[in-house]
Amino acid sequence: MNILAPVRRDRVLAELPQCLRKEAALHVHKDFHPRVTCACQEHRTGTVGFKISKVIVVGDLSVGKTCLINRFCKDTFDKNYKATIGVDFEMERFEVLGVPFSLQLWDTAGQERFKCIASTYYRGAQAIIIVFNLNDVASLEHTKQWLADALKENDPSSVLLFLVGSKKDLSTPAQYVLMERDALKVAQEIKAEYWAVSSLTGENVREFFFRVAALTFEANVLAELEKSGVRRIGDVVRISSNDSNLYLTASKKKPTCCP
Ligand SMILES: Nc1nc2c(ncn2[C@@H]2O[C@H](COP(=O)(O)OP(=O)(O)OP(=O)(O)O)[C@@H](O)[C@H]2O)c(=O)[nH]1
Ligand SMILES: [Mg+2]
Repeated sequence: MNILAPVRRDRVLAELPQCLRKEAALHVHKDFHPRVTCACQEHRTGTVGFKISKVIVVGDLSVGKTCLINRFCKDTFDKNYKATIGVDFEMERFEVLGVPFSLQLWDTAGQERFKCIASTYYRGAQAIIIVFNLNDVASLEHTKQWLADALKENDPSSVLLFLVGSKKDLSTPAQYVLMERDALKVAQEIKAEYWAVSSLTGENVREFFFRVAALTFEANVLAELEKSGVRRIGDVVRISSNDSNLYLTASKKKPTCCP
């Protein structure tokens, strides 16, 4: 029985969504990794289609984390501030290159008094989204601390990082240019991909989450291929009582398009 909701038509990704700024991107390739495209065509994505990838959203209080998630997941915007108490989460189902893929978006509290509850949910994230307010330089300065806290519970070598400036509708173009310059510097230092969004107007919100889904999916498939590279489906397993190593594998068939 499939208890997951079906994938909405507007959550289908057939191509790799592009980054916002080439200077601060996780990668700037135009297409998905060729091994990923090939594995999807040949239905060799293993367990990726059944997995739920955890994404955590952190940042100062009132920077707009909840509004960002709500704009994407529910297409709503609330102008009244209601602090998140502890954590909350939303599930989003995508289809990437024909493969179902789910993200669990964890919305955490920015308020100091709820921080210790929220931080217990940081573990096991595949992507970390650090949000700051484009109109509040202190919230950008605090992003490094948010990242340090989130990385205490996660493997820094495998987690994908996104630095997101919020409330773009409130900046004048001149203010935005200045803030973006500083934000790009921080993004480069922490090796995060930079985005600027507005949950009020919806600017870049969909593009951003599609990019998160695509890059998380790509990383998952590559990890799955790496794992299965040790022994592929279709390998012959010979068992010999004289061998100390019982599992001697011989490849029956070469893959058709992947190295
Ligand atoms: N103008 C504008 N206001 C925004 C935007 N995003 C959020 N806000 C407002 O900013 C306030 C805080 O938004 P939230 O999304 O609740 O902030 P949060 O980061 O979740 O706050 P905590 O849960 O306390 O950590 C609310 O009054 C929102 O209406 C935006 O893109 N533009
Ligand atoms: Mg909130």
